[in-house]
Amino acid sequence: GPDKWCDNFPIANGPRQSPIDIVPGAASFDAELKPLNLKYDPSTCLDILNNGHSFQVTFVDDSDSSTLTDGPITGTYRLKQFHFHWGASDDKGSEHTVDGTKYPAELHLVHWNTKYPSFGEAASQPDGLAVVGVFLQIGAENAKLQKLLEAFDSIKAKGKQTTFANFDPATLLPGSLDYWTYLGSLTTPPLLESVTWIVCKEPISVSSAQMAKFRSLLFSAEGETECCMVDNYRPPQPLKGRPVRASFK
Ligand SMILES: CC[C@H](CNC(=O)c1ccc(S(N)(=O)=O)cc1)c1ccc2[nH]ccc2c1
Ligand SMILES: [Zn+2]
Repeated sequence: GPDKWCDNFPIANGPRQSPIDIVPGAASFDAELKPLNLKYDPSTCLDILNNGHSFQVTFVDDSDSSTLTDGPITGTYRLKQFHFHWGASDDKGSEHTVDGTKYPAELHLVHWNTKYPSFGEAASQPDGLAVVGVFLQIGAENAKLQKLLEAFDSIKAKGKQTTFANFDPATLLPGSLDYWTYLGSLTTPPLLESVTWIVCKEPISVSSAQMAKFRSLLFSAEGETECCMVDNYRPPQPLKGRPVRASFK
């Protein structure tokens, strides 16, 4: 787990690790931050996969069909995939926290800078990736999640993958795109310090029953002892003096 990652990935104790605890009172409003410009084309949706540490929906990224521009970044970043992190119970699960508050889950929309030739290349550059984080909070059932949940029976075990078409990730975004932003890293090994984090202030809803479906996925592969996929979040890491900016007052 996370406490052992520094053995194989010394960057785990690096200067710009993620996630962090976001302290709104300590974030500085930056009037120069632009609104996020997210343009997603549902036809670039490719498949849904259980990769053994989360489930992810992958997109065709050989053109600028699904992109992130503006916000805190310059240039064009392409959507590669989105995935979630969640807990074993509704009182934990998010990676970022807000004034120490944990949400039951967190969505990550992963984009890479098209100034580099590929995702893998971009992932090793300080300005290579931009991840938009969205908190999930327990409330009304979120109809936009249903299509994802319906695919879970086909990807229950690690390594399972199935086609998944015409899903619009924009339907998972909150009404307000106010955000906090800071320089950080991937939150799973290899923990590369290549991510501009963009964390939305407004959560989206998820019902307790829907969260239970997330927890029905398995870390284990078919034929292995079943191990429920839960608590796949890294706890907050030291800020080490990094500024956290807010796009809103
Ligand atoms: C460089 C790592 C990458 C696999 N990992 C990821 O893509 C990834 C993406 C986002 C996050 S999070 N939770 O911070 O949003 C964590 C991990 C990865 C690993 C090996 C590879 N070989 C070729 C391409 C390639 C990509
Ligand atoms: Zn993530």
